Amino acid sequence: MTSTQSTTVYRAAILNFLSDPDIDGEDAYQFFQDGALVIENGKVANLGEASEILATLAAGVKIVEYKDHLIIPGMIDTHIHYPQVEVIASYGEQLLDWLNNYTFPAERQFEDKEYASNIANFFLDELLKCGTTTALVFGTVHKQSVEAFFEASEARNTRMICGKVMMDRNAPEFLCDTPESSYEDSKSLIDTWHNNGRQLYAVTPRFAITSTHEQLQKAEQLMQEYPDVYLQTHISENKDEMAFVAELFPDAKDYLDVYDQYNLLGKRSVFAHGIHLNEREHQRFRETGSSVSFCPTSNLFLGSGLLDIKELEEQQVAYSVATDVGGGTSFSMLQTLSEAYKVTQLNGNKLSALKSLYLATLGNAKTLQLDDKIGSFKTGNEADFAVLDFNSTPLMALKQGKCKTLAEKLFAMIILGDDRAVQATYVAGNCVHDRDVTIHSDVNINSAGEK
Ligand SMILES: O=c1[nH]c(=O)c2nc[nH]c2[nH]1
Ligand SMILES: [Zn+2]
Repeated sequence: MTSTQSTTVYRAAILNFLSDPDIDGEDAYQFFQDGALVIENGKVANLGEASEILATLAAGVKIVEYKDHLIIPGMIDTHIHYPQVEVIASYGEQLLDWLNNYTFPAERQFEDKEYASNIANFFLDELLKCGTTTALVFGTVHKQSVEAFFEASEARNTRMICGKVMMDRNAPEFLCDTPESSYEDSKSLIDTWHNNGRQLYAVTPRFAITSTHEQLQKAEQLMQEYPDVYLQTHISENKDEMAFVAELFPDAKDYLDVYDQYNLLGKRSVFAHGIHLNEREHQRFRETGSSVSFCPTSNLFLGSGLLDIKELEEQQVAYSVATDVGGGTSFSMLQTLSEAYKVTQLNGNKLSALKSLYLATLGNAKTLQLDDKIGSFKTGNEADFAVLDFNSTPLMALKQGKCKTLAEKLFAMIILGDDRAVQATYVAGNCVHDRDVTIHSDVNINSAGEK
């Protein structure tokens, strides 16, 4: 797809975050009831009141109007497994049995590049349908799974971060690599794909259980050789998992210390789950700027536990929000935020709608060190955005009609919203999903009435 070489103005209600609303209150966001977002050559050129912006436009500039819709920056998912699409909704197990009985057999299929390409395309379309434009993604142990993923992402021009799983023990032989092959494959993928267009690489040891000392040393070597790549892994999700890690690494102070011993902590290091961390681990997260990825639908589905995000805030541990498909049960960040609200309620706290949408956009971009490119409508940022529909279902329309404040409307959007609430999704200024696209012979008419 080519980038838009012209100016287009999108007119709708628009919400944009500047900082964390729990810290800066009303100064943390901009809301325009009748707003205009100006996109030039795939980048944000301006944002403001429609009446002011439209008055300054040259004649003939294209205006796309979405009545009764809300434009937000494209949502960001900081932990998801693309090969686990078909693992969603697998019954009856907690983490270790779920991996052995469902996940590993499903991941085996990705040795076949064609299979991997088909699932990568399905996966990316599913994310875009949900208004998610960037994700930090696990591949499988197979190098070709990541090649297939980046090729599919490159074709859509999406900003994606992905990595080949490193896994050389405690998994079926058909899914194991070696320290050397995992190093060579990861290195070759980094050389080809990291910073190639919008694609970025993450070194991906699956978790402490499935990597030997020698393989974790190779992960360390990669992080030293390529200091601007990401690191993604799992930590402290499940009590049986934690006991196994303690057995395998008797010299480590705790679970995080396993990764710390190989210098895998840092600002671009994202640790999924972190439900059962101790104070020393919080301190190391804080000192190194590493972040926890909160995956509420997965944590509930796999019976893993209730992450206390207020405790993370008190401990000044950075965190983001993610779906964790296929332990997670939905691709939708709206659904994920709805479950995050419920987990927070069970911990005796509250998660406001403004804070939730901040997390799904600018907050998650900050934990990925990408807020200079995505996550908000700052001038010059890449023009990834989602158009949400306040009337997406009869129930949504009825409830929205009863809401009086912006906070109430956004909260109802989160609790009742899913992929049906996403009218359209744009990537670098191009429409890549339109819920109501109707095909009349060779003419496509999108929801804004454009041909
Ligand atoms: O939720 C999870 N999904 C996984 O695939 C996985 N692997 C290790 N630990 C994991 N946790
Ligand atoms: Zn995971």
